Amino acid sequence: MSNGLKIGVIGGNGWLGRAIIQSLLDAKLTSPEDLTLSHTGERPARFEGAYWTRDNQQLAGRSNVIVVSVRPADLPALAVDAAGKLLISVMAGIRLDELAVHFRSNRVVRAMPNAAAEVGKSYTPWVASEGVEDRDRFIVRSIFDSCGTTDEVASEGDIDYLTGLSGSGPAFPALLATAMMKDAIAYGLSPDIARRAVNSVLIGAGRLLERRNECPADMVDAFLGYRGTTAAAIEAMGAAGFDAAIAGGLAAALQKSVSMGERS
Ligand SMILES: NC(=O)c1ccc[n+]([C@@H]2O[C@H](COP(=O)([O-])OP(=O)(O)OC[C@H]3O[C@@H](n4cnc5c(N)ncnc54)[C@H](OP(=O)(O)O)[C@@H]3O)[C@@H](O)[C@H]2O)c1
Ligand code: PRO
Repeated sequence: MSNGLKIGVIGGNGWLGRAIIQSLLDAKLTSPEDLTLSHTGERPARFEGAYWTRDNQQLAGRSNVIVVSVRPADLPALAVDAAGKLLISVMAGIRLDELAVHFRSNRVVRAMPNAAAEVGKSYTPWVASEGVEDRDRFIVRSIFDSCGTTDEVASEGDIDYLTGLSGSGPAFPALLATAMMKDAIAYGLSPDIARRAVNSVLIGAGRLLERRNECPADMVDAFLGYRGTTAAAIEAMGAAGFDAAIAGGLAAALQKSVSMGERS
């Protein structure tokens, strides 16, 4: 990456904004001096050397790549002319054509990281407008490679679907873990033991999948093959509607993403 890359992050003090900035710095994709970050309240005491501002137009003037990481509900109040800049939005639901009009840029990218960017393990699909050039694609890939794994996908429909699947994804194992903890505590385990047991299962299962790099269904099949306790649990969960609950949840997320992008 050339030293000329100046990145601005609108909403740099938010959960995702902070995670992306830290990933960029960890990967040495940029230096703090080339970062302009915006906030609304007190000047945040993080990312020493970066330039913090409440003036998003000033941020745009100092940057050649602008990442928009505010909540979708805050978009209407955000007036920034980003003509001539590469604009990357991580906002759920907001479509490329709306981004292009709102920020007056024909080089816009809609990306969907997830909360695991905080540990450099996000999966980040993205889609680009027609005006996006090869050099822009290289920059987008570099930014999201620094946060984990990334793919350019074929359509905005794919982004809407993936906003549920992977953008919201880190919440789902947490939901599973919460249900497991509730059951363990109802059984009589102490909350401390239950939390340690359940958190260890999630972390260990993630590492196993990472190490083996296999299809999750192969891991399920391997456990089913014992015809023991795991198979008893999996079959009872399936009979209680596990797959249907997941499919229903993902359909609700897709619908929400599409509706968030519909102009009033
Ligand atoms: N968190 C996730 O897992 C995740 C995953 C994928 C995509 N996203 C998307 O990422 C975006 C940010 O999410 P988040 O979780 O990081 O939310 P967040 O923690 O609430 O961060 C949003 C930040 O935007 C700031 N902000 C709002 N208006 C601003 C303005 N005009 N100028 C400068 N900063 C402004 C807020 O500052 P104040 O609080 O001071 O107003 C806040 O720090 C959302 O659009 C969301 O859809 C999030
Ligand atoms: N978190 C944001 C939401 O729930 C966007 C994807 C994950 O809307």
